[in-house]
Amino acid sequence: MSTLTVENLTKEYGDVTALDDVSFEIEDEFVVLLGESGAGKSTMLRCINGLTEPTSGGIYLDGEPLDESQPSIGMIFQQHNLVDGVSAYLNALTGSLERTGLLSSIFQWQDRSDKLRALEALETVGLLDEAHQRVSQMSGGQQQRVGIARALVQDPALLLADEPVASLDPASAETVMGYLRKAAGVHEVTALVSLHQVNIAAHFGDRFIGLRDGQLLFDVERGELTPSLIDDLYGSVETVGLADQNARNGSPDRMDLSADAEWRVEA
Ligand SMILES: Nc1ncnc2c1ncn2[C@@H]1O[C@H](COP(=O)(O)OP(=O)(O)OP(=O)(O)O)[C@@H](O)[C@H]1O
Repeated sequence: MSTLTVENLTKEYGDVTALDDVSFEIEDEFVVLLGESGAGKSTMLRCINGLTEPTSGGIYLDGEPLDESQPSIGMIFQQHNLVDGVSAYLNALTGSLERTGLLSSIFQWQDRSDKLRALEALETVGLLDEAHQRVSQMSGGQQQRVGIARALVQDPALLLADEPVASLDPASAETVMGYLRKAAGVHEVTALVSLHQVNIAAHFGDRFIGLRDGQLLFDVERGELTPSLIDDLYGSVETVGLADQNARNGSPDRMDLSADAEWRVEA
């Protein structure tokens, strides 16, 4: 697994400071990036995967500056950007594009190990039986799982996901997050995932980084994510069932990590 180091990262868009001197280091973990809309989550992920150039600061993977070492980074987007008309298998196989080039990817000229990797990745996300189904015939959740498989086929040194379940219903969102977490575990890849659903974040994250107005508000381990931290992050949070859960747990300050406790962030 890799160690990602973000050091004094600042990104300015004209007058807007999207990231303001943010530093953290993550290693061998499934880390969730939390923050309300505009907090800087997407900018952070885009700086890490090289889509956006930071104004200042550094990003390192295993001590090497990312812009120099250019490691393979698997990126999963809210809109999965799949090729609709072709199968889940071919979409997953395009993850090897970085290594083999576009034409070989489309015409399946990859070597046997790429094809095996695509099938293994589909198995990891529970879609081996659907490998030859067109993605246009799949549900949103299944399509996102194909997106995860495609990222795995890249054999990434780091897995990033920007609001990967934002457009899914709660049940599908949980399923997809379960597969994403499993994928990161099976492939032993450090993952950084931005989410706005606090209950899902609390259920799946090992560690939580909170951004507010581009600044690092907290960086805490599982078990240290308290309702008051969430309040600081979002201002007003409505919790459903949390009081009962906490009364049962006997811990009013500790966040309930069960899937039943529902947290809603008021816009
Ligand atoms: N290309 C851009 N040009 C100018 N301003 C930008 C650009 N991208 C982001 N911003 C601004 O930077 C700030 C952080 O935006 P960012 O998209 O990173 O936040 P976010 O936490 O991902 O929000 P959301 O969940 O809504 O995507 C916002 O004020 C946003 O308007």
